[in-house]
Amino acid sequence: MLSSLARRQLRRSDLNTIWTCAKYSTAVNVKADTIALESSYTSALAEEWQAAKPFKSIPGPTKFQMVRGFMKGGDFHGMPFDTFIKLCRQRYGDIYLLPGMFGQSTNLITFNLEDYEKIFRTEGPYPVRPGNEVIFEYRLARKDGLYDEGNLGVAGNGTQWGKFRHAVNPVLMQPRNTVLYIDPTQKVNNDFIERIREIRHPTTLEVPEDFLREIKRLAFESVAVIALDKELGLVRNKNAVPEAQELFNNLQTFNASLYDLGIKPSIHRYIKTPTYKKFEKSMDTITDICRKHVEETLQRIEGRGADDGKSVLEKLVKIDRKIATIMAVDMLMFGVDPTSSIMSAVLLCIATNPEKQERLRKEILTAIGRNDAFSMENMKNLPYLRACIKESMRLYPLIFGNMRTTAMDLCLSGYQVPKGTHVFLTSNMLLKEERYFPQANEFMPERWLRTKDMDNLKITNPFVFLPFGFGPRSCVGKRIVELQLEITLANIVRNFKVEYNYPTENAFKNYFMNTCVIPLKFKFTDLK
Ligand code: HEM
Repeated sequence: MLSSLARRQLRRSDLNTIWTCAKYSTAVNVKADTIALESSYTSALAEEWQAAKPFKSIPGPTKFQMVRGFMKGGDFHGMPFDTFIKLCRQRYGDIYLLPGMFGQSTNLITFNLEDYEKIFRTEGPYPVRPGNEVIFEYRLARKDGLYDEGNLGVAGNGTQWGKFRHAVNPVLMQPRNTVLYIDPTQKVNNDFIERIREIRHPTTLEVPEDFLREIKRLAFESVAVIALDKELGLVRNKNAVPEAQELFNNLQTFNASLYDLGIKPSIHRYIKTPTYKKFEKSMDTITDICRKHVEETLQRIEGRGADDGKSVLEKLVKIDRKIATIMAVDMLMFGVDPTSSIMSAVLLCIATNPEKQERLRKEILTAIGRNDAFSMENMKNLPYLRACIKESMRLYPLIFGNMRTTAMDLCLSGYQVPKGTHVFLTSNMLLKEERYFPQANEFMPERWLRTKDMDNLKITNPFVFLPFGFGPRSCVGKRIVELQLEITLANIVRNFKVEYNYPTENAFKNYFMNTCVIPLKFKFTDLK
């Protein structure tokens, strides 16, 4: 039975939050018709809140310690983000507070899976992921009328964000639309295979040590061909369209500055710092180039008369020209770097695990063959391929985890955490812990297969591995990138034996996102 106090605590808006969350939830089996169960869940949360310790008693560094720590000679100076987070975990435990500075919010860090479940299950229909503020500040300041309070793309929040996702989800996230990007994706990928043959050493068969640049170009081209509906030619590095390199370079600048402006303490709100100016310039260029391509697409389909649209961009333009432009920008901004990080992880894992590579090759050659085009039909049943990709994302995840602003008062790890608190959910930092993943440091794609013999390796908590996030705010490019990764890996192993004959310790460094920092001198031997 609920206490009367707990009942009073349970606000109607919280119930709505839970109800809508249940409808949208994807990662756990929360059904809309389980409202009774959910309301008892919220009631239990309200009771917990009463017994919890006050927010102020959560441990963590003081403002002074933070400022001092990040200054030259300080404990945190120049430290990668994940190392800083780990160091604080050693000092303060599995939950701690990082005080906000220079107008930024205080951030709560938690390593506790039970907290993640509470945050996600109560996030409601319009979850807020902090960190994008600098993007929407830029968008609101832009003077060409592309953006306004009601149209900030996926960088926005609340009902504006909800309307935007409602418009783009059917085009980007419905499995039946995969057919729209399978051909452009494999065309780019075949170019990549040719590029490998061009650049590898004729006798050692190794590619140059800056191969990451080629992977980045592949990732860029794979996203751009969908976002802009045009081959930009950067993978083969021949006949590239004039602004391709410019777009690529500006995306790199954008990503480098986002961490400095969005996450690290920054004074850009008070004065336009050099980093902010670079960020602003890169945003201007990316937006202008996308706008131009969307206009071209519009003219093309206007000339063709009425049809449903033959590509993602055409379908988006048919909904609304502004939405199409903004979504193209957002796909490029949010899609390119994550894809190249994970592609390098996948290649590294497969190159250093020859038996797994052999098993994968058998699956691909049986299902698809050596030269056949990839199709929806022949890609239907590739469990080992998918398991290899998941396992690579577990070993080398993209970032530390996820972020949310709490949608209601919650008791997290025994503390009262008020609605509106920014929380870092550091789930990806748990992916190498034995208690969640036995043989955690080994590449074991088998743990993701639905076979009984590997039961001891199986994942036991659905909140520990969420590479594409959770719920209505989860990655809008998930379907696109899954296909890209599958085609990339399958195409490589059916063409080459891949080896990596160098040390792989500390292969990735964390610049907010994980980036491969070792020379990727893969050896690509043609298969007979
Ligand atoms: C392997 C590569 C990728 C990974 C691991 C990844 C992961 C993620 C994650 C964890 C989020 C946050 C989700 C949440 O808050 O719950 C996200 C958001 C997003 N991703 Fe991806 N992503 C990848 C590739 C892509 C690609 C290729 C695109 C575009 C084509 C894309 C577009 C986006 C967008 C637009 C958002 C923001 C969604 C929103 O806030 O509504 N991502 N991604």
